[in-house]
Amino acid sequence: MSKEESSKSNRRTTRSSAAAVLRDSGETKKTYHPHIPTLNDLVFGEDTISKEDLLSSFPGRHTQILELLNLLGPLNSPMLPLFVYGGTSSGKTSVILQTFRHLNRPFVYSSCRTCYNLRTLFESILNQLLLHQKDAGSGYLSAKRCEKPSDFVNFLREALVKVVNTLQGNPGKLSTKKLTGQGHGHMIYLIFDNLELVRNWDKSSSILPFLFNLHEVLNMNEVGFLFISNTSPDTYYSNVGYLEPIPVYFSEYTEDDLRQILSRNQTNQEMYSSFLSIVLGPFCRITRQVNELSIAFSSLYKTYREASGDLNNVPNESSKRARFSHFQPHIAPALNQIFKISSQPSELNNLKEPKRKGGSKKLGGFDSSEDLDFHMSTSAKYLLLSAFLASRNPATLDASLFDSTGGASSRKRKKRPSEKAIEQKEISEQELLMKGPGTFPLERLLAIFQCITSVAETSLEDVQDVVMDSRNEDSELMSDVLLQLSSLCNANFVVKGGSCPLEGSTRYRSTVSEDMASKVARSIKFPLSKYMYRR
Ligand SMILES: Nc1ncnc2c1ncn2[C@@H]1O[C@H](COP(=O)(O)OP(=O)(O)OP(=O)(O)O)[C@@H](O)[C@H]1O
Repeated sequence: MSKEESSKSNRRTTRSSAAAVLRDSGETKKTYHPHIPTLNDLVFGEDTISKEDLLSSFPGRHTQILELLNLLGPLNSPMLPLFVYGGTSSGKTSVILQTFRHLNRPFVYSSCRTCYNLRTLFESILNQLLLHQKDAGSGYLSAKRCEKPSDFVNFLREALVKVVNTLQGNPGKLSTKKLTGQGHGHMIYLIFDNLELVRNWDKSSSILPFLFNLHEVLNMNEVGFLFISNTSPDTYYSNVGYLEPIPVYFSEYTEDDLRQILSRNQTNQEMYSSFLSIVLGPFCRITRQVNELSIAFSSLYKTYREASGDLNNVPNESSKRARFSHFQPHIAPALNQIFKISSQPSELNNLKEPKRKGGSKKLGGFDSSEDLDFHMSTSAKYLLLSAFLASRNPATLDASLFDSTGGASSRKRKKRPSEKAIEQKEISEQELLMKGPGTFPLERLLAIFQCITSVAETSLEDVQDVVMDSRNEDSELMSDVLLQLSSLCNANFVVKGGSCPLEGSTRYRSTVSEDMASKVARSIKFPLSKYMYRR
């Protein structure tokens, strides 16, 4: 079920269950009365949740929830439009819908995923506001046929005035049941989810400015706007004279956040935590998306419990290793699987051609802002860093910077260099600076990628072996890396640097600045400086 449907059905379950069975006079035939929407359908449902429950439902999102509550303000306060953004599966939709459930205020939710073009988006919003249902009774038609933005503004204003009047206690022509419960007030909020998809329909680049401007065009204090996107504001705004919405950033989850999120609702907490201590580290290096991780872990955890023999027994230290070797063969295929899923190029496509505000400084493929405010899968970040290192470091030093297990070789770097070596290093460094980022062949990129992705973060060494194995054994994995490389090229993080006249093979060059590479590295806690060639 789509989020839109689930949002509606959550709001409507109480009502649809009340559909009465009527008996025709004189006849035994039963007729089911369809659900007749009322203004009650614009609030989440009758079972609101407390602030404490809201906060505890979303580990790692306390700051964002409190920020949202603050920006939405007390009952009946006007608000400026919000732009809620963050990576896929970072909880944006769930947090917002549950926040409205807590506040018990009316809202209209439309996702640009289910509404696949402008007309369906406009009509979905109008249907909800006009309490119209597309069903057999209405011939599955919308309340209004609306394709043009100018028509939409007129219909929207008309519908909003009716709803607001009713909420203010002036029912007008609408047949509504009096709203019950605390909190509804007279504000109505319009939520646009998956806004990034609008760019696919918006060939003239006029729809997004139109949507961002609706707040000013309507000029109704009783209407709040929330835009949800999995790409950053930079990919939207160009100075075209509308007020930019207030950004609310859903940052990438830390490993600890993910541990808490995934452990929620687990019956055997100790068993699950011992399971996570093995799998979470390596999986997090590939993806931090809650959906992907929970799907991968649900079957893997079943295997882990089976490997543990007695399903309710927590593994003790002495049997841990034996149990691990039993469980280990299942990890690599699962890691490969998730790598394939999270390497889909769609995410990186979000990074293409960002529109920049005037005056921002461009560095390499992206400019340097304080934080990394775009989304990219963890594996793509590793590939980006590999390309950066390949361009930045002389190829002759690869062997000394990466040891056989992939870690930075501290032993070799500690060796005291001779005077002559120092001099040579200085010369090559100067050359490097003069030349700018160097080109590199694909093989070198892949070798560096393989080395740095195997850097250990977890206490269990065996898990590293699994990660290595999964990469060495499965050639399909490499094809996914190639797919990601092509996405990095499309996004201009890596450019093709022409082919080498001797080898005839294509060479690549990273366009990413050191500043940007450091930010990417920080976002995945990768010790970049350890691998960079410096004097
Ligand atoms: N902090 C969290 N606590 C509990 N569950 C979470 C948390 N973050 C995400 N989830 C769960 O992950 C799933 C995906 O979340 P959701 O759809 O809200 O993400 P999203 O950011 O809106 O994703 P998208 O950009 O794809 O629309 C949901 O099942 C949600 O409950």
